[in-house]
Amino acid sequence: MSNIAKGLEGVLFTESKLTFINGSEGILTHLGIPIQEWAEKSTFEELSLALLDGELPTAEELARFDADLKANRAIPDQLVQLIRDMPKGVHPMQALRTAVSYLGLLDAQAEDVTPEARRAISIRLIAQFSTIIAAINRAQEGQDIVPPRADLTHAGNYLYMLTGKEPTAEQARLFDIALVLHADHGMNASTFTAIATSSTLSDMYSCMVSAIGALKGPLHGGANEAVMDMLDEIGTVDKAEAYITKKLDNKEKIMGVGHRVYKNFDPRSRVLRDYAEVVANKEGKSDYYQILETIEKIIVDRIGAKGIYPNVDFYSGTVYSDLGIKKEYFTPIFALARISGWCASVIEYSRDNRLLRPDAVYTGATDAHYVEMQDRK
Ligand SMILES: CC(=O)SCCNC(=O)CCNC(=O)[C@H](O)C(C)(C)COP(=O)(O)OP(=O)(O)OC[C@H]1O[C@@H](n2cnc3c(N)ncnc32)[C@H](O)[C@@H]1OP(=O)(O)O
Ligand SMILES: O=C([O-])CC(=O)C(=O)O
Repeated sequence: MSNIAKGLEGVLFTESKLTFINGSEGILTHLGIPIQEWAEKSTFEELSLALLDGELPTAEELARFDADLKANRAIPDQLVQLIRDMPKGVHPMQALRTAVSYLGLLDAQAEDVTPEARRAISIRLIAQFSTIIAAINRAQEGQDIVPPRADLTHAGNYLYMLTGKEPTAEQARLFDIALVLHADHGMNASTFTAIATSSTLSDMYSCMVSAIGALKGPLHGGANEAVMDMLDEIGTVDKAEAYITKKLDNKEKIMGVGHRVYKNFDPRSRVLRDYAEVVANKEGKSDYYQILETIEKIIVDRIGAKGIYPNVDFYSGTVYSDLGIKKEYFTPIFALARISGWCASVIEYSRDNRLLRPDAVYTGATDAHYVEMQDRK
């Protein structure tokens, strides 16, 4: 009897210097530096460059990278037009998938898979994901598309393109922290998918389109939107306990909890929880945070012993929601951040590429022969 690693759990297929996770202790580091320090002291721009190059940048390197990102924020007019022409009511992840695929058609360097080209394309992709997602949001709402500004941070510029108004420093920083927390996470499903595509020596755009498709599902990035659906369904804090208890009794999954690697609190969920609490304490805010707090207590009590705790998707939505972001855009925002991890991981894997090609235990028929149509039952 062969050993099948269902879901590829615990299978090691490569080495990486980018991200380390200790799931039982709830530890996450990038380049050995704890995620809490990245969130507190760094920026999305700096972490993106550190991931791409595998080391902390100097001030000069960071300034050059920042200038490159700013210079590449605008997207081609044909893409703006495509976004305007997209059918209304599509999910923004569908729209993002199509937009990134189309962007590849407009990039003369798209098919170049040399390390230099992969890096140059990565910088453009990191810069332009933000513009594309904000443009999709505006177009889907029937609003004018707001062109990017070069005098704002990556996070601040996204919020500006979304609303047409310059965000406060506090809003821009809060969003920046959320991007830092989502930028990379080892061999998660979407990063693995990007690598699998790149392992055939396919191009960066194909890798990113594959990754978007993988992130979209509710067991992965799509869970942040599913958490908000759950909160909307629960409605008020007094209904939370009965709702969750019933789901657990029926052995249904609760969105935003559980993780393949973490068997303890996801450290990103702790940082987001603190911000969500600050948001909740502001006047006039909904009781999303109180509902989540109630759910967290029940989860820890009832299934914590099974290693099920809140993950990164549990509290992120309440923070986004305070920034005026609609729930359909939570997963695109995950992509806006994770593009850095996807690109960096593809570049790292490509340095010592080998085709990814696992196997399955064959359990089908043997010694069969073709049966003519008229003889089949
Ligand atoms: C950014 C991210 O991708 S983070 C993850 C986002 N996804 C979610 O939040 C969706 C909800 N969570 C889940 O579906 C899962 O926990 C996953 C997909 C994240 C991980 O799944 P796996 O590692 O394959 O665990 P699996 O689904 O096999 O569950 C193992 C056990 O925990 C239980 N379990 C896992 N997640 C949950 C959950 N969210 N709610 C209730 N029970 C759960 C399962 O029912 C199973 O119990 P059993 O052994 O008694 O049958
Ligand atoms: O690592 C995983 O499997 C999922 C996850 O938390 C992420 O991608 O951020």
